[in-house]
Amino acid sequence: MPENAPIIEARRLTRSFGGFVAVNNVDIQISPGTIHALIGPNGAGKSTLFNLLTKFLSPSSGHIFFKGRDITGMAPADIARLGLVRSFQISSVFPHLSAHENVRVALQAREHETFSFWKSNTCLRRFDDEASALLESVGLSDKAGALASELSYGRKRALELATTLALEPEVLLLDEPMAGMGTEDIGRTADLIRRVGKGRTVLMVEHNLGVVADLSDTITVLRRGEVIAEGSYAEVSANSEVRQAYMGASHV
Ligand SMILES: Nc1ncnc2c1ncn2[C@@H]1O[C@H](COP(=O)(O)OP(=O)(O)OP(=O)(O)O)[C@@H](O)[C@H]1O
Repeated sequence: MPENAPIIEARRLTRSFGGFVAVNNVDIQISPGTIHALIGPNGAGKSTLFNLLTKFLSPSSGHIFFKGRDITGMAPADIARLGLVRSFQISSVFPHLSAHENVRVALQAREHETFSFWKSNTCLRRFDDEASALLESVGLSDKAGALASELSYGRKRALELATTLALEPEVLLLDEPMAGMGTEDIGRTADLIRRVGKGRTVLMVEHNLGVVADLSDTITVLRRGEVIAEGSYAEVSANSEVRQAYMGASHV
C-alpha cells in the first residue's frame, strides 16, 4: 500500500433508522498521521458516522476499509486488535481501582495476561514501569495512587486516554473529547491530544470549534447526513454552505 494511502476509508456509507437516512452515501478518507475532525450542526449525522466507522453500528449499505482491508463485517473487538481503538468511554475505567492499577490492567489485557497472579514479580514490575510512564505521558503522575472515582472529570478522561494508549493504537477515535469540560480541562486535553496524536492518526467528533480549529489537519463537515465540505479549518469556515449550515445552530 502506498505510504499516503488512507488509513481509514468509507465508500458510499449509508445508515437508515426506519425510513430516516441519518448518513447518506458518505465517502470519506482519513490520511495516516493526521488529526481529522467530524463537525456539523446538531443532528447532522456525526455520531452515526463515527459509530459506523468504529463499528458500533452496522451500515445499511456501503463499505469501510482499514489500511485497504474491508472491515465492514468485522466486530469492534477484532478491529481493536488491528489497531483501531475507540477512547473516551468513561465506562472503560474501573472506579474502585487506582489510576495506576487501571493502566496496569489495560497493559495486561493487551498481552492477554488478565490472570497474571502466577506471573513472576519481574514480569509484573514491567507493567508497573510501563503504567507509570503512560500516566506521566497524560500528566497524571501525581494522581497515580488516587482511585479513578476520585478524579476530576477532565483527569478521568486523561486516564481513559492512558488506558487506550496502553493498547498501542495506531488510530485514536475520540468521541467529543471535550464534552462536559471546563476551560482549563479543555486546554489541557487539547494539548494532550496534540501530543499523543504525534505519529498516530486521530479521528474525532467535536463540537468545540475553537478546539477543532486548533487541532485538526482536516475537517469534514456534515449536514443532514451528507458531506458538504472538507479541508483545513480556513477552507471549511470560508465555505458558504458551511456558514449557512451553522447559522442559528446553538453551539457556534
Ligand atoms: N438509533 C437511532 N434511531 C433513530 N434515529 C436516530 C438514531 N440515531 C440517530 N438518529 C437520528 O439520526 C440523525 C443524526 O443523528 P446523530 O446523532 O448522528 O447526529 P449528530 O450530528 O451526532 O448530532 P449531535 O450534534 O446532536 O450529537 C438525527 O436526526 C437523529 O435523530
